[in-house]
Order: sequence, then C-alpha cells, then structure tokens
Amino acid sequence: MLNIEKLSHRYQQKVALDQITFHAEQGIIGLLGRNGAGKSTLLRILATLQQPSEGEIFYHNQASIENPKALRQATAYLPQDMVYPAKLSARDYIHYLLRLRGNSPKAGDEWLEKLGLGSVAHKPLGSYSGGMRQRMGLAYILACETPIILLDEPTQGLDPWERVRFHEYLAAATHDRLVLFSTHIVSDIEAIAHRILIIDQGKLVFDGHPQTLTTTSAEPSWQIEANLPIYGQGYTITNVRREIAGSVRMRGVGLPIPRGATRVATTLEDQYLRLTDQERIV
Ligand SMILES: Nc1ncnc2c1ncn2[C@@H]1O[C@H](COP(=O)(O)OP(=O)(O)OP(=O)(O)O)[C@@H](O)[C@H]1O
Repeated sequence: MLNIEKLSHRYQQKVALDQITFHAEQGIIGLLGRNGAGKSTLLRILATLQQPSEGEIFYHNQASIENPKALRQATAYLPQDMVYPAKLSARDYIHYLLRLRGNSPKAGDEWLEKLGLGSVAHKPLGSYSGGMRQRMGLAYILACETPIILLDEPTQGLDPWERVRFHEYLAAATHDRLVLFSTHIVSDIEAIAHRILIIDQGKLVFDGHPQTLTTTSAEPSWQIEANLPIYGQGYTITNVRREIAGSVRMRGVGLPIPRGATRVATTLEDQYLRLTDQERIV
C-alpha cells in the first residue's frame, strides 16, 4: 500500500530524517524513538502536511509528494498537539471535524458510542480527562474511515489504565487498516504493534517484529549489584534500582558481561535503549 523511499528532511542545518525507506501494508506499526528522533516529522510528511527535502512516497504505486490528493484522502492523522476546544461537546466537535473533511457526521456518533463515550458525548470537552480526550480523538480518526491512520504519541500523558484502554480500542478497531503510531514508550509497542520501526537521529535503525529484536540480539542483558556506576565502559545501563537493604542493582546490556554480573533474559526495552544509546562509548 505505502512505499517510502529514501525520505530525508532538513530544517536549516538540522537533519531530521535521513534516507528512510520502508514498505507498509495493513497492520499496526509502532514508530519508536527518543525525543527529537524525527517521528513527528515523518508522520507529518506521510500526512501530506509537509514536503520532505528528498525522497518519495508511493501510495498504491502513485508518487504522492507532488500529487498528494489520493494519499491525503486515504489518511487520517491525529497530531501530538490536537486542539480540544473546552466549550464544545465531543459530539459537536467530531461533527465539525468530519464535515470539514467532507465525511458523514453519523460515523462520529457511532464511534463515540463504540469507544464508550456515548453517554458523555453531549458534555463539554473541558470536562473530559486526558484519556477521554484521546479516545475522542481516536473516535474521530476511526470515523474518517480511511485505510491509513497516523497517530502522533497518542498515549502521551495517559495514566496506565487509560493507556491499556486506548490500546484495546485501537487494536480492536483497526485490524483491516494500516496504523502507524509514534511513541517513546516501549510497552505501547509490546501491547499492540505487529512491527516496530526504531528511528534514531533521523535514521531507521531497526525494522521488524518486536520479538526479533530480543531473539536475534548479539548482546546479552545482565544485572549486577554495584554501588559504583559502570557507565562509560561500552555498556548501556537500562535500569537502576535501590534495594531495601540499601544496595543498588543495575541492569545493563553489552559485552563482555561484567565480572560479578548475572545474565538475565533480555527485553525489548533493553535492546531499544542499547540501539539508541547516544552516550555509549564503543
Ligand atoms: N520546525 C522546525 N524547525 C527546526 N527544527 C525542527 C522543527 N521541527 C522539528 N525540528 C527538529 O528536528 C528534529 C526531529 O524533530 P521531530 O519533532 O520530528 O522529532 P520527534 O521524534 O517527533 O520528537 P518528540 O518525541 O520530541 O516529538 C529535532 O531535532 C527537532 O528539534
């Protein structure tokens, strides 16, 4: 459905995207990366809101940078900084947004209902919690009935309950579409993504099934009780925990396994942090 070829973007001297290439069909793809990695830039370009400095996007084999109409119509995009007017009700706002796109407002009512907001749809958005607002945003995106959905950090600021609920609704409602969502929260990926794209400093550094990252990694995870930090030795420290007894337990990734450390099963979080560790001294 979508072919992204050598997409690059610069803001003045800053390289935000560097030769990103991938192909995507239906399914949920998580775009994982640190702050400033280039995720929002990539999503805005795919949403046809901004043109890349170089590269091309093919939607059903049609070049879409110069002629974005078909891709734009096929795409619903939820920005990171979506505006939720405090005085409007969810129903009125969703109707307004759908009419702007030329869609039927009826689908908005249906999705508000399906996402558990039917009984509060008449209430002003100012009275909604963060989780309810994000669900309203998702209801709007689903009501657009597009084959492609782009969500920029949709779980940011949600508490763990709201996040789980958001995952459930997203996974249940989008099985026949392509969903690309950005996040820097690894558990979002573990919950719903069939594939992850890891972006670091504008480059695509991993593209595959989340499990592949943990099963094919050459570098082991380990933990060690140590009061002295072992930073700056080619290791990535992925967790530090103070035990009740007062000692400090560190979890890390890298070879050689430090003396006194115990090898432990690696996690997606370990391997993601290792791949995007910009302070690591190699
Ligand atoms: N309008 C802009 N002008 C100049 N630089 C920009 C602009 N937008 C983004 N950048 C820079 O481009 C890089 C990529 O930014 P982008 O917002 O795409 O990253 P991100 O992965 O979405 O980050 P975050 O998780 O913080 O939203 C960053 O270094 C950012 O500072």
